[in-house]
Amino acid sequence: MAFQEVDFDSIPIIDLSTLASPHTHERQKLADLVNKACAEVGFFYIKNHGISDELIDRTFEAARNFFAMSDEQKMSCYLGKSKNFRGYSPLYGEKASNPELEEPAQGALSEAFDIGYELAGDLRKGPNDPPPQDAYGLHGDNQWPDERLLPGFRDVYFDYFSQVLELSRKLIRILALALDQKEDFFDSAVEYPGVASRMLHYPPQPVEGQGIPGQAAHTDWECFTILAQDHVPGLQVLNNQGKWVLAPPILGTLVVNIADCLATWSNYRFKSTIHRVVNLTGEERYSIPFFFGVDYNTTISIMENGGSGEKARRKPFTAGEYVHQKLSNGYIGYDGESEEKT
Ligand SMILES: O=C(O)CCC(=O)C(=O)O
Ligand SMILES: [Fe+2]
Repeated sequence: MAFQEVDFDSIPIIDLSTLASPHTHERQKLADLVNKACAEVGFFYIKNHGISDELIDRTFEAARNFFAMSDEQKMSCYLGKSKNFRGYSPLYGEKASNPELEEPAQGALSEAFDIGYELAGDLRKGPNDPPPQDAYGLHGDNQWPDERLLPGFRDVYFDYFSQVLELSRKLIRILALALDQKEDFFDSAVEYPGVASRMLHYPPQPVEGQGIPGQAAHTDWECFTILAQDHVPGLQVLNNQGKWVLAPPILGTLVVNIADCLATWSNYRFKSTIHRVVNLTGEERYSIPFFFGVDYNTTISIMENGGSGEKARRKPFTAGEYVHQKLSNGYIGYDGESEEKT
């Protein structure tokens, strides 16, 4: 496709005011912009996304409070105790190099707190709805810090999580249009979506090239990511010439990037672009990505019609199997198995 030849030196900003417009032509116009950004860059900022600054600020405040706890308090919800990759990962607890891109793996200069889908974080569900099931052990309980230590932490994180989940369910309808599918193409696969979110803290890193990154060069795994950054820059996105393009925080925006599962599904019409975090500012940096994927039980058959137009470059695969294998490779102390490719 012609789109894939184009390089970029900045990340486009897309206005989502017409995300749920009653007029088909307005949604299609938005889908065309999204298609161009996803095919050329794989990243775009969104503005007028409907999540209030006030909620975002409160969620960052919660993140700062979490990471300000003692190591012992944070380790009480250590991710290593969880079967489904949820909880706290200390500094250097994750591989700072992507085993698929570079060796050897080392620990990243960041600490993180991970959560996954719970009914309480989904505005479309009530406590009496059946919990989600998957064959890969990815759904299940989150580990939360003691409510007495961080009053309201869980509530504010779920408040944010549930809003971004709704935004994602709307955005994936535009992505369906962008991929020349019917707008409801993904709807049945996002009832119990395979979603996760994390709070990240990046202490300042001394000098570029000498330190180790806050996050090594990587791609995300699910369908797309919606990222909130505080005011401190650090995110860098790799363009086709191998140049790192900065994606600094822009007031009133969130960052969206296409991840591997959707890029693969689209037969690589959409790009899952390599990015990393290097915090050279001398300040503490915080960010909150939200990883949106389809129901882990979904069988993904690569789009030929409306995808890249080429023959499918991969056999069908199951969303949960794909994500589980990627997660197993990501943390120090977990050993994943190698990925099956056609
Ligand atoms: O912290 C950031 O800006 C990016 C985080 C990220 O890329 C990730 O968690 O996958
Ligand atoms: Fe990422």
